[in-house]
Amino acid sequence: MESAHPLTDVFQYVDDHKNKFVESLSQAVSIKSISADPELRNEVNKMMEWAQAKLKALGADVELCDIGQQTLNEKKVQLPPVLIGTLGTDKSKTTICLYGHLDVQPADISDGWASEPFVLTERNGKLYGRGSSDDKGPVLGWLHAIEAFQNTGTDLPVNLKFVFEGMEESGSIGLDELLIQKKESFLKDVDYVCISDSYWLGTDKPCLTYGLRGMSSFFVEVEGSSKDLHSGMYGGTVYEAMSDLIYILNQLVDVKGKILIPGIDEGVEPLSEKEKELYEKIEFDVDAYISEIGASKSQKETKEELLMSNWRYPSLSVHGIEGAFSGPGFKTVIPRKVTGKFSIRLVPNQIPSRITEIVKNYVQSVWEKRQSPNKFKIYTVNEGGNPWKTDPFNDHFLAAHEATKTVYNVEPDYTRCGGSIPVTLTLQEVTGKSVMLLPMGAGDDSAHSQNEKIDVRNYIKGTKLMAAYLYEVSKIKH
Ligand SMILES: NCC(=O)N[C@@H](Cc1c[nH]cn1)C(=O)O
Ligand SMILES: [Zn+2]
Ligand SMILES: [Zn+2]
Repeated sequence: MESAHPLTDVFQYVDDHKNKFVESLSQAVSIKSISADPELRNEVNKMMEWAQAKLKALGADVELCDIGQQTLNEKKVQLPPVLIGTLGTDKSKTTICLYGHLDVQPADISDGWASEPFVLTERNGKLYGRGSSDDKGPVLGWLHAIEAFQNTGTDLPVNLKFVFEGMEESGSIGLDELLIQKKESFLKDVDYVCISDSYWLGTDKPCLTYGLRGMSSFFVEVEGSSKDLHSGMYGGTVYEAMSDLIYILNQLVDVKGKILIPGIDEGVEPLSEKEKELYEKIEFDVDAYISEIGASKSQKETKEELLMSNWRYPSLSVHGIEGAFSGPGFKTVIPRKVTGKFSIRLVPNQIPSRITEIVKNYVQSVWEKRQSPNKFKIYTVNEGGNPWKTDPFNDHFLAAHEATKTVYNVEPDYTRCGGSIPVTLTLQEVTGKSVMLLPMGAGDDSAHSQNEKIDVRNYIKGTKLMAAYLYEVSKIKH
C-alpha cells in the first residue's frame, strides 16, 4: 500500500479553508495600494500594516523598515515601508527567503472592467480583482501555507525570512539599498530565495521561471505654451507640443517591433544552438495566446521567434501621453504640455544605466533634428530594473519540480518571463544563493490589465504547492 504524503493534513487544511483564504484575498484586494499614485501612499502603507499583522499572527518577528523618500515632480514623497519578518531560527533547518510585493498597478472600472477592480468578485471559478494574481494572491498563498502547517500540528520544516515591499510596480525604489544594508544581519543565514510573482506560460501547465527581463522607463516632456489653446484660434500659428512628441515617439520602434535606437542590442547574448533547441521543445500555442488577448495577428512569425522576442531580446513599448485629451468626444484643443511615457525591457547582460544613456542620447538627437523651439526634456524617475537569469538545473529547482509533481501530478515546464522584478538579481547577489520563481498564476490572468484574476484552482493548489515546496527544500542536504 502506498503511504500517505507527509503533507496530507496540510493539503486537506488548505482545501477546507478555501472560503477563508478567498475572504483574506478579498480584504487585501480592497486596499487600493497603487504605488504609482503618490496620493494613494496611505493605502500602500495600510496594505503593509495589514500584512504585518498577518505575519505577526503567524508568530513572525516583524519590522516595517523606513526606506526614506522619493522625488516625484520635484516634490519629496515618503516611500512605503518594506515589511521584513523572521519565522523560526532553528540552526538545524534550512532558511528560505520569500519575496513578494503588495502594491498594485492602477485600475479603474472605467478602463473596461466587468466588476469593480478593488472588490474581489468570483465568476466561473475565477477571482477577479486588481492584485489577485500580481501579487497579493501569491503573497497570501505563502501565509496560508504556513497557517496550514501550524494549525495541523505539522512541523514547519524550514526557517523563513520575509521581504514584502510596496513599490515593486514603481521600480522597487529604495529596496536594493535596504537589502544591501541587511546582508550581514537579516539576510545572513538565507539558504534559498523564492519569489512567487510570475505566471505559467499557458493555462494548464505549471512552470518554474528561471529568467526575467529588466526595465528602463522614460518620460519625454514637450512644452509649447503656458496654457492649452483653442485649435481654431491658434492652429497654424504655433509649434505644437503634441506633434513634436508624436514625431519623437514614432522614431522609437517599427511596426515589426524592431527598436530603432542604434546600440540598443548592446550586451544581448548570442543565441546558441543548444538554446535554440530549448525553445523548439516548449509547448506553446501562438494562436491561443493571440486569440486570448483579442489581437488579430502575432507580430512574430513562429513560436520560437515570439518567445525569444519576449524573453531574450529587448522590446520597447509606448504606454501613454500625460496631458493629452483622452476623454470621449472631441475637444478642439492644443495641449500646452505633454509627457510621453515609454519603457524598454532589458535582457541579461544589459545594464539599465548604460541603456538609459544610449536612449537619452538618441532621443536628444531626434529632438535636435526636429528643429522645434518648444521646451523639451527626457528623464527617468528610477534607476531601472536589472534583468536576471539563472541555471535551473540545481537542487533548488529540483525541489520545486518535485513539489509540482506532488500537487499537480505533472512535470513543470522551465520558462523565462518577459516581465521584470527589479529586486531578483539583488537578492541573488546579496545572499549569494539560488533564487527561483515559483508562479501561482496562469498565463491568462491579465496582470496589469482589465479584469485581472486568479483561478480558484491556482489560488488553492498554488498554496499547496508552496507548502510542498517548503517541505521539499527542507530535504535538500547542504
Ligand atoms: N509581476 C512582476 C511585474 O509585474 N513587474 C513589473 C515591474 C515594474 C513595473 N514598473 C516598473 N517595474 C513589470 O512591469 O514587469
Ligand atoms: Zn506587476
Ligand atoms: Zn508582480
